[in-house]
Amino acid sequence: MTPAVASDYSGAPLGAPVYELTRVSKTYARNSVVALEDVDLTLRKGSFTSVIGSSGCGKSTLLKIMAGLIPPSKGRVILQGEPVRGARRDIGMMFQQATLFPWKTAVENIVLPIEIRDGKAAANKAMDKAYELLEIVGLKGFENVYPNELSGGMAQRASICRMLITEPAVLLLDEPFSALDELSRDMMNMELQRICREQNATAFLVTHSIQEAVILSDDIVVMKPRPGRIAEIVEVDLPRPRTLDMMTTPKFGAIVDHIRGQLDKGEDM
Ligand SMILES: Nc1ncnc2c1ncn2[C@@H]1O[C@H](COP(=O)(O)OP(=O)(O)OP(=O)(O)O)[C@@H](O)[C@H]1O
Repeated sequence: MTPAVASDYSGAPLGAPVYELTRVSKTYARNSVVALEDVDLTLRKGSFTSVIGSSGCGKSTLLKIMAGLIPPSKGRVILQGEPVRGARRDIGMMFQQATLFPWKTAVENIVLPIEIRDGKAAANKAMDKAYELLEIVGLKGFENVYPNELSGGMAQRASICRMLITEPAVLLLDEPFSALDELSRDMMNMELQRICREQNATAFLVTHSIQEAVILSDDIVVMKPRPGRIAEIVEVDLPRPRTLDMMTTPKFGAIVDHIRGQLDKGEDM
């Protein structure tokens, strides 16, 4: 049976522009740091895009602007045809650390965004969907446990469910698995790929790992610092679904080497 959550979130056809950033710049007034300069970027429905670059090149600033958490100094950010001017329902976010509330069970944590947005009755209605999502991420049987009984990987799986329950049009991911050991991280990345494919999700990932970017992405935005800007957008034409053993292929190695070269160039600037 196809799970009810496998709907096409935004309704936009695959490949249609979902996010459109035009000449986005950000100067922090406090210290006059030009964190971003003239960033043009389009994310298409169902695509997976990663952003990579050395520390301080503006990745988090870009993500925060896309999420509506901070405004750009200049430029336009359009999501599903509407300018982003603040937090939005159609944006799902996930961070490095799972931010589950310790006094709520896994399933209660997952319906929490619905409870905050639409009230207790709506949250109760969403319970079935939360159970379904937990099953999708392999947490069947853990619905009623508290976060302190979950491993780091399990807590991040629950966080994925919490992000998905509101059916966001776009998933903004800020190094979601970087606190996990390498093996768990690889597994979670494959899980993330599967979920994104099932849901036709449009995803944008900030990462420091070139390998992670290559195995997951359709496009990799390589940034360079001072001021933060796009050096190159690298298309990854490895077939889907991606598998971990692709990481040993010459083609994968060549893409990784190319990106590393670009990052080294950025460092020299
Ligand atoms: N709130 C702020 N006020 C002033 N300057 C800031 C602020 N946030 C970031 N910056 C500066 O803007 C630049 C870009 O920072 P940002 O955090 O976006 O980079 P990043 O690529 O995400 O770095 P990292 O990989 O280390 O997380 C840096 O020079 C940083 O010092």
